[in-house]
Amino acid sequence: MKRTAITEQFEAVLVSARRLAQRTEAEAIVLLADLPYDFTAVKRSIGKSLLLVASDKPDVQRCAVEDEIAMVPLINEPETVQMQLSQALLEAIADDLLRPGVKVVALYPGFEVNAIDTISVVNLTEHLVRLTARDLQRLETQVPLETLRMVVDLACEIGREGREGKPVGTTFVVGDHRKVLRLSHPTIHNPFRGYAKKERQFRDARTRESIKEFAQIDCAFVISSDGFVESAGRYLDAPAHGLTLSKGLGSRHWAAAAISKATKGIAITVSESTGTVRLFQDGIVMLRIEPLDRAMKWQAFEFEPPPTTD
Ligand SMILES: Nc1ncnc2c1ncn2[C@@H]1O[C@H](COP(=O)(O)OP(=O)(O)OP(=O)(O)O)[C@@H](O)[C@H]1O
Repeated sequence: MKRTAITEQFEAVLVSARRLAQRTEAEAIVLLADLPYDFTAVKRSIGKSLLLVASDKPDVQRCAVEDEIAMVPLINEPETVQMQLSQALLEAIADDLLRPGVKVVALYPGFEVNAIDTISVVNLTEHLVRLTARDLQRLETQVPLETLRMVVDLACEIGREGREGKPVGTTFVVGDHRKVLRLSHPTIHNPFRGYAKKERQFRDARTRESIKEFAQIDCAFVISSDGFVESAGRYLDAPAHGLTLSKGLGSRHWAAAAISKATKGIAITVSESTGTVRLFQDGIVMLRIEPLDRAMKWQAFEFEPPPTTD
């Protein structure tokens, strides 16, 4: 398969990444690749560090496998670079390629499509806490991982971006939806009522856009385990006794913990005050994702060229 040449700039980035990985004792260099590079050459440039290639492009994935480089396949969706990076780190941990708590150096096209122009040192302790492959596998037995990932991704987006500049908090309860509906009551008319199933699919970008809009009205979304939005604006009524949660978590998080204890559903909260996403199962926090930088919207960067002199 034809490979994309490694430009001088990319080579310089790789050499810097190698040094940075050594200095910071990073466990791996994660390359978010949109193009089928010669990954053996990339590997040579970064020296002893472990190389992970993450991509949603089938040809890039094939080349990485061909070059015998550890590869993290991403879901092919129009995501921000930061979302893709988060997804790559999550998947890498889930696949036991990375351990939570380590540092990695990430290389990605931060500003220009198709150019590896950005390096970050990502501390997985800050980024993903208490997530282990075993946790994810255990979760998978209850709700399909695919549905969970979609919901967690959207929750992270809401936590990071809010809506129209304002922070937004919300809750999703995924799976066991009939029982969740029985243990909750509506606070508004269900905006998804009357829509055919295929118009309530979580994987549909329009549905996710509506969810972001309705997230502002607060309370909880109820999602079936096969990925359909059943209801929005539900107040969760499950009793919270017998639960213990970290100090500082308020009623939203207690309600999420309680519903996850009383049903087989997984509750995912977005904190309005911090943007942190938490995933509850059986009354306890199984996963916490911090917003890497709440104020930063990676694709909002616009370069304004200097005025020309002529
Ligand atoms: N039982 C419940 N079911 C659904 N949503 C709830 C429930 N209780 C509280 N909430 C939501 O949580 C919001 C209040 O959150 P509060 O600040 O008390 O909690 P918190 O856990 O500290 O959350 P945050 O970190 O977002 O501030 C309410 O506006 C409400 O929408």
